[in-house]
Order: sequence, then structure tokens, then C-alpha cells
Amino acid sequence: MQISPSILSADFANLQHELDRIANADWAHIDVMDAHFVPNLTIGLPVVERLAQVSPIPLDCHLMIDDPDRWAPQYAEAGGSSVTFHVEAAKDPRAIARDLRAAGARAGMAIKPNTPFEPYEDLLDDLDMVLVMTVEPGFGGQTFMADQMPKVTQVREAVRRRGGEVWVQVDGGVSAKTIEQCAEAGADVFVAGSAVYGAQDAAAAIDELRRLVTAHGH
Ligand SMILES: O=C(CO)[C@@H](O)[C@H](O)COP(=O)(O)O
Repeated sequence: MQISPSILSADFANLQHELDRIANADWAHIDVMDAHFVPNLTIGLPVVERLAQVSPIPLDCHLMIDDPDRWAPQYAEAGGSSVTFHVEAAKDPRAIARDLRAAGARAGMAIKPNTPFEPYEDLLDDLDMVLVMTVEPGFGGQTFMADQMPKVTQVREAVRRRGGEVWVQVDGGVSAKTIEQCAEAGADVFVAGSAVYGAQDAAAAIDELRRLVTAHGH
């Protein structure tokens, strides 16, 4: 299991310091938003490139942007060790996934709460991770959507059937209250923004999330 704190809840004036606060996490989840695919605007390539140089842990870039066919491989080249695009915005998701791997990144595909997984199951062969959104993408601090748990299980079962090594990530409203049900449903990578950065001690919050999952044998 892996923890990936979302910097959307971090202090954007002190990002290097904010990355150092989560050095005991597995990944730093970088929310890239373009004010088109989602109604919010965050950071782009030049900032990601610099964060990759100073981060103590690898970057897990979540692209909430239009035209990932054009942009996603550039986030891999900028230093994203994992790059996740939204299938709703993609023209050719398989080509994006292959381009990401060719650029040296893990290839992730995200699905919004109202997007079904079945039509995309065949893409698993070219993917390293599926991100099941547990809020509508765009903002931190939203309420966890427990009704997405069957989709998490559906993805996990499809991965098992195919015998692959694809990770299943959840993002949105993940906290000490909700992380166990995510693990129970089959998630193994947990994004948490406000639950980590909203805590006085971010490293302790990460340890607690990890403990909750491992204590239950996941
Ligand atoms: O991608 C997103 C929101 O679009 C997430 O990464 C959030 O930033 C998670 O924040 P919390 O719900 O954990 O506060």
C-alpha cells in the first residue's frame, strides 16, 4: 500500500518545504488543473519540472486538463515518475499510456465518479494504475463518495482476472475515517490532501493512514 499526499491542500508559497513535510510518504500527488477540464487552475509544466528536482519523493502527477494526448508525455519528461490522465479528456487513451511509458513514467488513467470503468477495461494491458475518483475533480476538502467503492472493487477484480500488476488509486475525501473502506474495496494507493496537510504534523498523519490500512491486513 502506498500513500500519496495531495499538494492541493499545501501552502503554495512554500512548496519545497511542503514536500519536505511529507518525506515519509511514497509519492507526492501533484494536482495539475487547467480551468477547462475542471473549474480550477493550479500549476503547469515549469513548476512540476522544478518540484521534481527538489522533491525528496517521486511525483505522482494527476492531470485534470484538456488534451492530455498532447500534454501528458511532457509531464513525464518534466520529471513526473507517475502521470495520470483523465480518460474523459483523452482522444486515444492507449496511445497516451504507451507514450507515458516510452517517456519513462508509470501510466495512470483516471475516471470521474460518473464515468463507468467497463468500456476501458481492455486498456489495462497498457496501464500501471487506475485512479478511481471519490469526489468530482477540481477541489480539495470535499465529501468522500462511498458509492464509488463498487467501482474500486470492479477495477481490482479486473486487474486480478488479467493477472497484472496495475495499482488501484483512490483520490478525494480519503482520511482516517474513510481509508479502511477504500482498502477493503481493493485500493492500494491512497491520495489524501486535507487529511495530511490539514494536520499539524503531516508526517504523523501519513503514518496513521498507513497504520490503519496495514493493521487490517491490507
Ligand atoms: O484531485 C483532487 C481534487 O480534484 C484531489 O487530489 C484533492 O486534492 C484531494 O483532497 P482531499 O479531498 O483529500 O482534501
